Amino acid sequence: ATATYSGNPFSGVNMWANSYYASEVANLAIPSLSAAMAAKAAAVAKVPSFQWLDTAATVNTLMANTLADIRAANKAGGNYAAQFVVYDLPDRDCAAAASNGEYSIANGGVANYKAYIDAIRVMIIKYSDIRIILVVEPDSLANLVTNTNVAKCSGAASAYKECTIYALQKLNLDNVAMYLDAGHAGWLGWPANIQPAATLFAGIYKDAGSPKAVRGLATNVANYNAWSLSSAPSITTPNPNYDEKHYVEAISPLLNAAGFPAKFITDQGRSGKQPTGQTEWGHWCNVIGAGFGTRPTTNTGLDIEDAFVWIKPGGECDGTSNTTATRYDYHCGLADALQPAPEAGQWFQAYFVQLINNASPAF
Ligand SMILES: O=[N+]([O-])c1ccc(O[C@@H]2O[C@H](CO)[C@@H](O[C@@H]3O[C@H](CO)[C@@H](O[C@@H]4O[C@H](CO)[C@@H](O)[C@H](O)[C@H]4O)[C@H](O)[C@H]3O)[C@H](O)[C@H]2O)cc1
Ligand SMILES: [Mg+2]
Repeated sequence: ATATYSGNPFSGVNMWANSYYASEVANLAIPSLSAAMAAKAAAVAKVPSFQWLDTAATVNTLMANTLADIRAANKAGGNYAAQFVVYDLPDRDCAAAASNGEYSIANGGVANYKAYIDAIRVMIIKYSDIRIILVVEPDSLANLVTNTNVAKCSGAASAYKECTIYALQKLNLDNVAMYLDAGHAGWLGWPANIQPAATLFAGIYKDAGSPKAVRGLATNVANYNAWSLSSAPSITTPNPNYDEKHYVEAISPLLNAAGFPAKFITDQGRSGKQPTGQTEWGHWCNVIGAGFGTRPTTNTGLDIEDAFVWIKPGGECDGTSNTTATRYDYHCGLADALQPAPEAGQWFQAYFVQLINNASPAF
């Protein structure tokens, strides 16, 4: 039967802890850990996190494997949903260098991206028995709000919009729930940014035909902000939206007014220790002092917040600290960035250990 649903797509299902992350922990983390730390690491591997489809090649491998695993688990009595990140825009990560992707606009990137989306659609239809939750294109639209002064971002603006609308339309299927990436409180939550952000998100949503499967926005992806704090950390002032709860509660009415009745999910995978070690709020790369945060749950305490989730898999690097690397971004060489660090997406053992040691709740 098709995994149709109504309301909160996280209700009534269990999130899935994928075997790709579990194998990173088993093969890359545990062998060098003490018995005590290894036990904690094994527990981390059981926490459901989103799986990033960061190249077209992952669709018929990682995505296919995870969906087959879930089908088998559900056949054996489970009730699992899948969680993936769609992340392969041409000229990706336009305001940074660390996560530049495989496709470029200048080299047929838009057509390649559409083929990537088409492949994901085929896979979703093949597994229409599984509820599939998607975060769509971290950082992309957020960069169009604040970084059109960056040539690569202004040059990518129309391609980002065309590709995003294509994705929302093609992945608009009965077993799918999509959350568009919406940056975080320290990015689009600034008073100067929040209305332009709402206008852009609502515009894309409506230009795509208000797709039924588009549930809302994902916030704090690959960032470190708390959900709710009793007072503003010094690095956040003077932003009144100093945590993600303030951000979603501030942007929600702006979206409703613009015709986008969005609900929200918020990444808490690296938010466990507050304040973080950031010296400035805009520092995003391998931030020292971060810890694993609130475990994934629908028990958010706020009606418009569908779930707290782990979207950035903790231990996968944000970017290399090798200054001679093609994808070196200076943020990964800052004093509050843990170094030495491998390329984005690669296993960063020292960071994984830091996340365990600073986790709240503790492992
Ligand atoms: O005092 N004031 O009144 C005032 C007013 C306005 C101010 O300006 C705001 O300052 C903010 C910083 O405080 C800026 O936010 C940063 O923008 C960066 C992109 O440019 C983001 O980087 C991305 O992060 C992603 C992971 O999250 C990475 O995956 C990705 O590779 C990486 O590129 C940072 O998170 C994000 O924190 C805003 O743009 C800027 O408008 C500042 C002060
Ligand atoms: Mg990144």
